[in-house]
Amino acid sequence: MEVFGRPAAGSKDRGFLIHGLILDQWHEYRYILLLAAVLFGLAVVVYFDWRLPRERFTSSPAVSTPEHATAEPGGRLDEKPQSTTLAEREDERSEKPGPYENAAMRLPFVSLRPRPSPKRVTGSKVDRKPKSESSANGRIQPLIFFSSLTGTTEKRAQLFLSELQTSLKDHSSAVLEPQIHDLSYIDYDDFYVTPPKSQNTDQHVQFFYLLLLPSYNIDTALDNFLAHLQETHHDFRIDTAPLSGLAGYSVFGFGDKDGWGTEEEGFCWQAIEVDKWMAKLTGRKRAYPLGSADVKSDVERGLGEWRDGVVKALLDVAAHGDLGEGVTGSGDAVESDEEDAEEAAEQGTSPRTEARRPTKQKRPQKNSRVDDLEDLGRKTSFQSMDSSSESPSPLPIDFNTSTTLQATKAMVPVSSPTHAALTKQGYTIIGTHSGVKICRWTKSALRGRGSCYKYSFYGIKSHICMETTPSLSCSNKCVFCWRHGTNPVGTTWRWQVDPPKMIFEGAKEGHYKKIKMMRGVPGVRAERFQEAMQIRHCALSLVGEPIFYPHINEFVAMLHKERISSFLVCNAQHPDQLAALKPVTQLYVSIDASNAESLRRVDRPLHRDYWQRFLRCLDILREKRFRMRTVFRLTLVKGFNIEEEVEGYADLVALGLPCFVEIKGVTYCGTSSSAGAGLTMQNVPFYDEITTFVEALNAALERKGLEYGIAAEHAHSCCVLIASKRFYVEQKWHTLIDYENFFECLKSGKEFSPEDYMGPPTPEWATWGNGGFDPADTRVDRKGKPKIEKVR
Ligand SMILES: Cc1cc2nc3c(=O)[nH]c(=O)nc-3n(C[C@H](O)[C@H](O)[C@H](O)COP(=O)(O)O)c2cc1C
Ligand code: SF4
Repeated sequence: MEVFGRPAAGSKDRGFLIHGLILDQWHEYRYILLLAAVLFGLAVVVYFDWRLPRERFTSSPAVSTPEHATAEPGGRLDEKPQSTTLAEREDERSEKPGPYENAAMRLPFVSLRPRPSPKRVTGSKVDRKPKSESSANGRIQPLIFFSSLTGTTEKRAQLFLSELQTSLKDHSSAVLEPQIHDLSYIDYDDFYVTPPKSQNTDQHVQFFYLLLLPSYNIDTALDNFLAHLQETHHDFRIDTAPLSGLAGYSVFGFGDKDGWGTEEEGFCWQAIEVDKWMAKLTGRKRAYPLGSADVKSDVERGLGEWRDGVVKALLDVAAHGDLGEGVTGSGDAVESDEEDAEEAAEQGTSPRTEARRPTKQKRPQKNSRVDDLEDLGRKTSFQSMDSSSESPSPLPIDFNTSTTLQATKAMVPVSSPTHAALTKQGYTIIGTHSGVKICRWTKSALRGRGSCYKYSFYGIKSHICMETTPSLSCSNKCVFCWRHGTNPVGTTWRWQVDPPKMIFEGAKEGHYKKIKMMRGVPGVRAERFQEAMQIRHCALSLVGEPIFYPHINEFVAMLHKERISSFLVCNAQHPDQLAALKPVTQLYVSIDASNAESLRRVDRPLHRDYWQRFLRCLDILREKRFRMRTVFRLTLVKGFNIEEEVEGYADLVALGLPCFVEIKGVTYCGTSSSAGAGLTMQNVPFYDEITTFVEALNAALERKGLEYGIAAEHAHSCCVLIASKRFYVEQKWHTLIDYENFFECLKSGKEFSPEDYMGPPTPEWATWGNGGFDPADTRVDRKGKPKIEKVR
């Protein structure tokens, strides 16, 4: 018999046989057996290791549940529900587990209570023991950032700053004095690419960002900010979370529930967007939930509650050196998933366009049916007007890059508050982005009470002048502009483009309609009324930036074809468009300051390279000075751009060599927006102050060897004209324009210069020292009583 291949033996050999058999078996199966033994050993180790901590855990009473945290007096972050925060409302709606439930789930043997429904997030967190002094020996630097268009958020942010200072004054060893920044003025690269560097090299300082933001469905500086956040996150050269070095951040949004009732309808949508991008850039360092308030109802309460929560979060970070676990938004898996999913959905879209408007904005808003019908009616009436237009349908154009955009929208939709506000102020909105309005001088001239300075300087009668703009949008937020909060602002043209013919016809229609309404006004002179029914001049300066409009050359050509002269005022922020501009009767650039810092304060430009743009525009103006009449318009604002700037202005004149320099005092309109921009009556210069400045500027130009002189004045509107000696002929100033010659020059198709349409001598009454009021008119005071003209 063979056993496993060996011959069978007697009983003596049986022991060997068995032994040999075992050995054979061992050799055959030793690896399997050894493996089984190791696995068993491991299982035993794991079992005992598991048993011990479990017993320790279950014996502890200290694990916080949401209920604990809420009821616990002195709970670390918050003791009461914070139902005002958007993130919480989001959670309340959601079926997903909240942060505390998640925190609990991460601890394997904590008993989970049934989830209350609807769930309320309290914003409180698991108590932590303060770290040792050495591990938390850095200090926290809170930085408040705000954005404000009409000034309310700015005021609230300032108040918030002082309240925060009060709340933190007893903790100065851990938290540094909070600082505040206007998002419109900071360099994003200093704060929103990497955290700033602390000046204090002795101590480790971590920054804590608090952002107070309104929302706007029109273009504001916040769009740039959002685009920057998004671009930074997507920039392949930068870490996707370059702000993870921050100690934390939190956002608070201001919105208006009257117009934007819910988040779906756009309530606080920009704060929501910023909060989302900050979460990505900081690697989920939301230290306190996004708060929000309706500016018409609960703003004090909402902001107060958020402030209390933020203070606790700040102190907590200061004490522990980090956000810890369980703070809403600090890294909770559910939230991260949500944001990542959104991000994934965004892949492949242009960061810029995506950041501009949330998808929510595209959803139909309240009254959308009515709006659509109104739009339809409006379109029909303009389409019929526009039958001759070569481009009847709206053209989607990116103004800066000339690339075609997919999505287009109206700049000023009929349903928008902007439309309502502008209409209320007397503007007639034409199409989707243009406006026309008759100014007070037109009314005044109709009644024989005087024209504006353009009549004294250039011979334009105000009653035959139309003031219009093909772009209600602007890229500045000048302190003296009374249209803040009503005109849209933006650096690029991203709206649908109405054809020039439609705008031209719409402007004339709107203008004549307003003139006709003057028919019954006491004092309107019949002959002037008759003359006014034929527009002779167009001031492209109403509001916004006319060269923003992509078809500005075609529009101006239409004016000229009907022998309507054109004065175009631009804000010196769009050099490419300025360079491409064809001749206008008179081309202006606004010179609102003499240096970069002052310009930033006065014009509050949206372009970050505003000064370079400004200087380029002056270069272009210099090149154009022999092809059209070029003008610097200085608007003097006391406390902003007068004091010690004379030499600087003279340098700019040397750079641009304009044909004329118009200097006028700012007009104060007493609106909350001017007040919000820090403007009061104190900032309005007296005429004496204007004339003193003009004399100083004239002397500075002379010192520089520049051939200029003070040519004319219009004391009534606080305006003085300095002119190049090119217009001083035979001992007389010739600031007036020969309009007929201008049109003939244009018709000839040949190159021509400003001298070719220089008019007769400036009337004596308009020249420097004579006041500038036409003796044929009657000067009246505010009550319409005849006024005695004071001559200096
Ligand atoms: C033209 C305009 C558009 C607005 N758009 C929105 C909006 O989309 N969502 C919102 O919640 N609030 C909107 N608001 C309300 C403002 O956010 C709110 O009035 C805020 O307090 C303005 O702050 P600020 O004046 O300090 O810039 C809008 C207000 C205006 C005048
Ligand atoms: S450039 Fe004109 S329209 Fe634009 S903000 Fe300044 S003053 Fe207003």
